[in-house]
Amino acid sequence: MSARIAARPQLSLAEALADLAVEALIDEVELSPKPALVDRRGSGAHDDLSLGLMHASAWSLWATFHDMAAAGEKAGQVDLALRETLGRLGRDGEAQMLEVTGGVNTHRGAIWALGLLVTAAAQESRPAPAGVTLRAARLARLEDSHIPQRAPSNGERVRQRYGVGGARAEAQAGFPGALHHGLPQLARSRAAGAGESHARLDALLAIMAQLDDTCVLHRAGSAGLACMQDGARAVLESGGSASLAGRRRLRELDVCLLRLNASPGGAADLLAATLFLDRLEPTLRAQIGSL
Ligand SMILES: CC(C)(COP(=O)(O)OP(=O)(O)OC[C@H]1O[C@@H](n2cnc3c(N)ncnc32)[C@H](O[C@H]2O[C@H](COP(=O)(O)OP(=O)(O)OP(=O)(O)O)[C@@H](O)[C@H]2O)[C@@H]1O)[C@@H](O)C(=O)NCCC(=O)NCCS
Ligand SMILES: Nc1ncnc2[nH]cnc12
Repeated sequence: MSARIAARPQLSLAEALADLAVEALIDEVELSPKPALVDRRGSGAHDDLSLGLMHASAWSLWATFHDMAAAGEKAGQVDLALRETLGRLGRDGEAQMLEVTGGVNTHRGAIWALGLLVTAAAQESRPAPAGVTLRAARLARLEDSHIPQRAPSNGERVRQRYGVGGARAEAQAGFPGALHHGLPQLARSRAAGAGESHARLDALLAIMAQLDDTCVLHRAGSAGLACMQDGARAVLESGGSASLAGRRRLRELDVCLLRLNASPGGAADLLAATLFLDRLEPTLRAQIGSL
């Protein structure tokens, strides 16, 4: 066999980042049992989503993430032109997602969060979580002047009604849900000896315990948000998802959210962001080799 055929095909930076983003979405949806979310057990609080649809949606976004990362790499810096390119790519990506899902919103929030993160990561010479989220926040704070006029989103409506920030504010603040809650909990649970699935579930719960998830607020108001935040905190305070007491609280949280039809879709997106940031540096070092 020639050395050329034996060699591992070298990925471009944009390809490696798109792979990582899609992998984070797949790992998020496969993680089970997640309270009231789509997972391997079923569709949670959703009657229009399924595991298969979430997979198809995640894969359909590979080209969007690739083009966003390539745009970030080419621009080399955060500026308005890049922000407006991302806005266009993000809207095209949403249209592509809706075509694949037959009009169902599977990953709108994830396109936003992971789109900003892959773009920022493509510009960092050492893509550590703090630097990448800070750069993504700078991008999110720029105002895209090409946003089309359309009816207010669910997020916009509940932001006004409940005075919360939602997905836009989370990005503009540098993804604290992922950086200050998801990632540290993932590390704590791993260090305490939890298996990888339990550590990821604990990371999701740490995000849920503090997030103003507009998906929950839209579906179930402040009662839904209290159920999500208090219930998630109760699981962690009982020893986390790896403990028997924690698993009992996790079942109670699932029941409470399902009764209210509340789905923590924003928290799920931030878990995907957490998994992306967790793997970013080691994966790029192994695959690109130029860090
Ligand atoms: C800035 C945008 C994210 C738009 O945000 P906005 O708040 O105006 O719009 P929403 O449509 O409500 O989308 C926000 C989605 O973000 C997730 N989310 C919610 N809260 C938070 C939070 N605190 N922090 C982070 N992320 C959050 C959440 O997404 C998930 O839930 C969706 C499924 O919900 P579901 O209830 O089933 O479906 P809906 O259609 O909402 O309701 P029904 O009518 O069916 O009942 C699913 O998408 C999950 O991902 C929120 O839904 C951004 O989208 C934007 O401006 N885009 C334009 C393009 C752009 O500029 N891109 C540039 C960079 S990439
Ligand atoms: N696993 C999941 N279930 C429901 N909505 C989601 N949005 C993102 N991931 C999700």
